[in-house]
Amino acid sequence: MEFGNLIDGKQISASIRLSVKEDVERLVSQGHRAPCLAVILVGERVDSQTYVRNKKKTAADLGIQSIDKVLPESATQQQVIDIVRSFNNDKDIDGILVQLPLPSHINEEAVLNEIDIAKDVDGFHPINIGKLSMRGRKPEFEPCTPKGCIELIDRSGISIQGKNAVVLGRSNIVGLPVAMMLMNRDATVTICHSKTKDLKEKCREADILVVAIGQTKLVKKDWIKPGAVVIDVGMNTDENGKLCGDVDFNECKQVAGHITPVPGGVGPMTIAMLMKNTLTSAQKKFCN
Ligand SMILES: Nc1nc2c(c(=O)[nH]1)N[C@@H](CN(C=O)c1ccc(C(=O)N[C@@H](CCC(=O)O)C(=O)O)cc1)CN2
Ligand SMILES: [Mg+2]
Repeated sequence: MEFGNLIDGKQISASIRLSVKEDVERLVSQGHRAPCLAVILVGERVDSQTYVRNKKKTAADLGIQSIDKVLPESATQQQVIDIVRSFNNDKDIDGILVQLPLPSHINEEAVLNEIDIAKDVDGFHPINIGKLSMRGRKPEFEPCTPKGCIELIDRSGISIQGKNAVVLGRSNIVGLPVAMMLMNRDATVTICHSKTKDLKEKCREADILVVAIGQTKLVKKDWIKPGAVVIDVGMNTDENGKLCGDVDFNECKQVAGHITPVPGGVGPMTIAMLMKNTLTSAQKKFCN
């Protein structure tokens, strides 16, 4: 570790995967079948193919079964929906995910609406997001990247209650749900986006800053309150073609109390949380 305030997502996700593996082994030793994840990939995007491959490999490493359905870019929305429905009806499948983004001719909302909320291990179904956003309600599953952000904060021994949390970005996958999750943990939450005025000043008020805005190294040292927790969800390429975040890590690490790197911060948590949600889905079925 290069300095004391690094939040090491590689290490934390490895320990989560290990505990999922042990829980899967326990489930199977009790006579239940292994949890099973079904993945739908439409089109030939290289990044999506890599994520799906990594999800299947991680599942196999943890003793989780996976099946996948790969469709060509030309697939119709109805074909995708028909597959989702067949997975919904298969009692041996615990989790279903549709890799995003979908090709532009397919309506993402129409497809995600079809996933059985009890198998929605990505947590993207509007009912699950709706429940996440309502007081006193609990979704079946929380989305994986936001859940990974919260887990990184918790496992670093940082308390969330009463803190000023600022979220940069309002996407359905990250910004919006992570803001709801921080609010559910009693943080005072401000959501900022491309039209927010005085962005830097807003960020400087944050005890916890979560950045998911998709702009290379936007957040600089003088945007950070000294000692703040900085969680970088960005995945961009820098001027040398290297993967980097939305936060200028080398600058901001000098003032942050805790900070995640890119790569090796939030990214590895996404798949670890997916595995955890898939296990939870099977446990709900077998252990209740
Ligand atoms: N159905 C879904 N689609 C997408 C999701 C999702 O959670 N569900 N999230 C992203 C892509 N994604 C998983 O699908 C994902 C992104 C990044 C990583 C990751 O481990 N990143 C590493 C770097 C990897 C690299 O070197 O390229 C890191 O940050 O350290 C995992 C999963 C959009 N689509
Ligand atoms: Mg990362």
